[in-house]
Amino acid sequence: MNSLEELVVSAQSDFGAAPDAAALENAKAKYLGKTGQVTELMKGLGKLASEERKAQGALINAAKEKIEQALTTRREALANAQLEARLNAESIDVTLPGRGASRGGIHPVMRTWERVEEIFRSIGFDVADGPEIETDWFNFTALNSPENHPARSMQDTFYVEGNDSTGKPLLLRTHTSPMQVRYARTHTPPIKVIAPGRTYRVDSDATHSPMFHQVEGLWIGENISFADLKAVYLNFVQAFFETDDLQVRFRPSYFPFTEPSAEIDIAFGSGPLKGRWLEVSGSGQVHPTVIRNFGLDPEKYIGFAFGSGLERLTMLRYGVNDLRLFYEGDLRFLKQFN
Ligand SMILES: Cc1ccc(OCc2nc(C(=O)N[C@H]3CCS(=O)(=O)C3)cs2)cc1
Repeated sequence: MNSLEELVVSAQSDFGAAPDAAALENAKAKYLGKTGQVTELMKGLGKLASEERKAQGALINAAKEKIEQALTTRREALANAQLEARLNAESIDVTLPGRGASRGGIHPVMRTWERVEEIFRSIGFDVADGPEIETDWFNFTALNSPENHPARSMQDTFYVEGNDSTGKPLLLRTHTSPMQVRYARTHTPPIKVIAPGRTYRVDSDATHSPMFHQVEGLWIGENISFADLKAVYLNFVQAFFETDDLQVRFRPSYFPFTEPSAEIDIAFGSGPLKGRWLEVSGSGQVHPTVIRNFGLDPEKYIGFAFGSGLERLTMLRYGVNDLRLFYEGDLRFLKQFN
């Protein structure tokens, strides 16, 4: 093999071994650059006689073309390899199943809240809203709770800093009754209203949470009786639990704000809770002192009230046995309700 053939083979070998474009440019300079081996051979032509220069020049050009062809081939190979690597790195497998965009949902207790509002609005009840930070007058005194009532103690009630305008303590409402009082003091009878909302008590276990939800109902008029309470509450539980295959019973009880008072129990005619009496509410005829605190004459106006825990209703409706599941934010639990 003559020296020009050796040069072409050497260039092809160097170009083939170049791992990337930068290395290939260095290898190119070794042969075709200003001080490259092919360039040096071209410069040497000037020393030759004209006939020999013509022949040798043709041979050198032929070698140069082979080297330039080898350079082009390697450049294309490197460019293709780079493109292939990029295509693999950035490729998207469109046959993969979609990740899916998870969507939000309504909390189970809020579903109960909305359902209770819908049922009572359908029978002409209004829906009241009001402050969660209350005065002890609206939360206790107006409801005929004596000054020394244990519910007023800090073991049961969250008090907040500061006092109201009369210097009395402020607290987190322990029920939604104060909303009922505020509503009754600003509306004329007949008063038909429910008050759903957040309530707070110093308590926490599998069936009690420091923050929980209640709905209270109030119907005040000139002759609203205990029988009306029974009819309204029976209608409510049949609609809420979507069955009339249940029984309702009223058990005598005591609350400062109602007289007579009764706990309300229900028993399903079928299903996992069949035949078990389940307490769902407290109720009674509104105490005359409370009616007087509405600014109404208890000789003229009378009516009933009830109070139910929304978590309690939700647990019965969906078969949940630990209240804390509602507030731990575990999506595996919450997703079941949407
Ligand atoms: C002006 C006014 C007058 C009377 C009222 O009586 C609402 C009532 N509530 C109950 C009662 O037992 N409620 C509890 C049941 C479970 S719970 O969520 O812990 C609250 C009995 S009578 C309300 C407002």
